[in-house]
Parts: sequence; structure tokens; C-alpha cells
Amino acid sequence: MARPYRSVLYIPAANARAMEKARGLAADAIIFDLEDAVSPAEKPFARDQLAAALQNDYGGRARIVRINGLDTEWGQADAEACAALTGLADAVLIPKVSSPADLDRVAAIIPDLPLWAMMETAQGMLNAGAIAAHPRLGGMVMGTNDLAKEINSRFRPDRLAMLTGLGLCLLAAKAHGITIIDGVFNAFKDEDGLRFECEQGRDMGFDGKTLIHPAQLEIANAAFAPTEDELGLARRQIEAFEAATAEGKGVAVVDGRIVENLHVATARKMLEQAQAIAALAS
Ligand SMILES: CC(C)(COP(=O)(O)OP(=O)(O)OC[C@H]1O[C@@H](n2cnc3c(N)ncnc32)[C@H](O)[C@@H]1OP(=O)(O)O)[C@@H](O)C(=O)NCCC(=O)NCCSC(=O)C[C@H](O)C(=O)O
Ligand SMILES: [Mg+2]
Repeated sequence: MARPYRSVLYIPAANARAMEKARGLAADAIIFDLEDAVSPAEKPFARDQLAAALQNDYGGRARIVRINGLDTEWGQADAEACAALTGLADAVLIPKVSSPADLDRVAAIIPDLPLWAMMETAQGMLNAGAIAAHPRLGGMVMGTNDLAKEINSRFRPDRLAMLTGLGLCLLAAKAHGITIIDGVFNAFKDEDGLRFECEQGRDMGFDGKTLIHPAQLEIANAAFAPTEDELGLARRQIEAFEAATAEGKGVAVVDGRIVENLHVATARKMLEQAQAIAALAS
């Protein structure tokens, strides 16, 4: 069963209260952030505090550590600290990945943990296929704030300027069978805006959304989970197709739409996703 990643919550590793609180939050995954959410003065303190926090039980939530880039004064020490986190973290997230060589450099310091890539530079968008093909890569996270800064785009609710980059990274991740998570929605008190972006990302094929505040969890969890109606349809499609196959047919019809073996594969995947979500909640 694939692990769910509907809601992926950033927590500044300098914030002990938030790291403790996250142990009881309904997040599928947590990104413990050493990068942008932590001020330069707090970086070493945050690194030490994170190592202590990860001794705690985070249940089934995936624990992802975002380090500073190796081109910063903190990146090397962050990566070395992560090398000692085998069993305590599930992945290390590298910011501003622009090419596979950026992953190679971190892979040489961290031999065991899966690596994830922040996709947030123009070069990264153009090299998305090669980055996704890296043998150590387990997932991609869209960094839509940095990408907007780099390409000098303006925020629009329909994310017109982001769509090319989102699409390139999405195709790259799917081609290589890795997880891909959509970027954050900054206006954390705007529920309608968040819901719209979650549904847009879900409809594009993203596995979930990165979040910055616990108030965003419920909306993301609902948007990226199959509904009861969708699950009911999936079950009926499987049943109808199996009945059609037993009669020697290759196609069934449900609710006036054809059902072929590829639709059955999608239906089975949806049921598995629902099972994985239920397992995480129990
Ligand atoms: C945005 C915030 C600074 C708001 O914080 P605050 O004013 O403290 O919010 P509240 O008072 O409403 O908080 C209520 C309680 O919830 C806890 N809390 C808040 N945020 C989190 C969190 N992210 N995880 C866990 N718990 C959280 C507070 O501690 C309060 O708890 P309690 O004391 O029990 O009442 C703040 O939400 C925040 O710092 N968010 C994270 C910001 C962040 O991580 N930014 C970096 C990632 S975004 C990014 O870099 C994307 C990418 O790289 C790109 O380029 O796009
Ligand atoms: Mg960023």
C-alpha cells in the first residue's frame, strides 16, 4: 500500500512547540524545516533541537527534513546531521535542486536516507526529467514561491504562470514513479482559496499539498482523498468489469461510460489509497 501524502505540513525546526504539537495533528507527512522558515541566527540551534525532537514518536506520519543548500554556510552541517538520522527520518529534502549533480553532492554525505527535491528554480523545471530519474530520489516538492520569485511572475488564483512548471515536474515524477507534492498556499486564513488550489493540484495528478499552518490540514486531507461516491463507483466498475470478463467481453459499461482494464487499474488504486488513509488514521 502506498503511503498517503495528502497533507504535508512545514514546521520550522526552531519552533519546539509546533514540533511537539505536530505529533497529534492530522498531517500525513511533516517537513521539519531548517531552511527558509528558520532565521540565520537560529540555524544551529534548530538543527540540534530537531535531532532531539525526532527521538519522539510521530506515529505513521512521514518525517522529512528540509536542509539548507550545500552552497550555504549551514548546508554541510545539516547534511552531516541527517546522515545520523537513519530510522528517525524518512527522507531528506534538498532545496533549489537544479540538476542531478545537486543530488549527487548530498547523496555522497547521506548514504542511507531517500532524497527528495524541492523543484523551485527555472533550471530545475527544465531538468525535471533528469532529476526525477536520479536513483536516490523518492519525491519532489514544488516550491512555487521561489519559482515565482525567479521567473518574476504574479500570483493569480488560476496559477497561470505556474502551470508549465507544475506540469513539467508532474510528468517527470510520474514517468519515474515517485511522489510529487504541490506547493504551498500562502494566505493560510483563506479557506476558499486553499480549497481551489488543492482541487486544482489534485485534478492535475499531485499526490498532496504542502501546507504552512495546521488550519489548512482538513481542507487538503479532504481534497486529496477519494470521496464515498468515488469509492462506490470504483467498486461498481471493478464488479462490472469482472462480470464482463467472465462473459468473455473486454469492456463493461457503468453509468453510461465504458470501463476497460485501465479504468479498473485506476479504480483499484483508489481503493488502495482509501485503505492507506484509513490505516494511517487508525
Ligand atoms: C505562518 C505562521 C508564522 C503563523 O504562526 P502563528 O501566528 O503562531 O499561528 P497561530 O497562532 O495561528 O498558531 C496556532 C497554533 O498552531 C501552531 N502552529 C502554527 N503553525 C504551525 C505549523 N506550521 N506546524 C505546527 N503547528 C503550528 C502554533 O504553534 C499554535 O499552537 P498553540 O500554541 O498550541 O496554540 C506559522 O504557521 C508558521 O511558521 N508556519 C510555517 C512557515 C514555514 O514553514 N515556512 C517555510 C515553508 S514554505 C516554503 O518555504 C515553500 C517553498 O520553499 C517555496 O519556495 O514555495
Ligand atoms: Mg523555496
